[in-house]
Amino acid sequence: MGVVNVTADSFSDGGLFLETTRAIDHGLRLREEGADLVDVGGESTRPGALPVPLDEELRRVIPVVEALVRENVPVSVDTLKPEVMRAALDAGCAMVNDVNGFRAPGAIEAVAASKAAVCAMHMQGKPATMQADPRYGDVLAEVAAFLSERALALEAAGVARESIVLDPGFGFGKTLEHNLALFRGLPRLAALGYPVLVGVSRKRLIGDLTGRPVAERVAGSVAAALLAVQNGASLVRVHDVKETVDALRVWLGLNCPIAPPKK
Ligand SMILES: Nc1nc2ncc(COP(=O)(O)OP(=O)(O)O)nc2c(=O)[nH]1
Repeated sequence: MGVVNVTADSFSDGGLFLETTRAIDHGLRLREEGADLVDVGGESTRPGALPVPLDEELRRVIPVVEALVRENVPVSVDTLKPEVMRAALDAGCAMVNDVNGFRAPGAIEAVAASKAAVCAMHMQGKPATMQADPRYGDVLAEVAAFLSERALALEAAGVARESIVLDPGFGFGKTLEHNLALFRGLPRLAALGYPVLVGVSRKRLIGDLTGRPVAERVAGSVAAALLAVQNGASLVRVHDVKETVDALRVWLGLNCPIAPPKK
């Protein structure tokens, strides 16, 4: 899953793709680089981010979704707002990615009637305050329980089980320790029975482990994507698609079981 942030303030590429044609070109480039899905968002959810007004988010996102859909690019819309979900679904998006886990009033209803895939992510608190002092008794158990409850709520509303993807939400109300526990617990999250999406690309977790600034986190992000897949992730949400796709192709190629030597 490639990332197209149509925003002014995203933590790693804010402003680069705020202009519609630049966002569309970036989405097309990510598809050429091997992305299976392009995640289009119009509101930064970085720690401390403030919400974007609905009309502005629609203005940013929908033209990009429409253009990419016209070019047969599978598109995911990254939004918390039911109105943006509905508009993006009308525009033909293939997935609705909600970092708020479809908890907003009307969010589940917005996707229940569609055939699109949905990604429900765990977030403790809100972007503006979530990193102030995140606390858990047992982060893996609590995130697993939340994601299971969200999946059941979506299925109860009519969303097909095979359309549901779950995401532990790295960096969304988590300390480094919480992120590490969730990463090591990916096999348990995958055992919930739904595809797991992992988004750690260029994030603080990578910076904590490498000491690198945001602009120098490609290698660390690629390593994390490989390990996420090895630990059971079915989707990885990345900014650096070409590098990640190449690494996954080599990993898969080298990882395939070698046929036993003929007797
Ligand atoms: N499902 C899912 N969606 C996400 N959306 C945004 C971000 C934050 O990354 P980015 O979009 O690059 O930054 P910003 O929120 O500042 O635009 N992370 C995730 C994630 O981990 N999982």
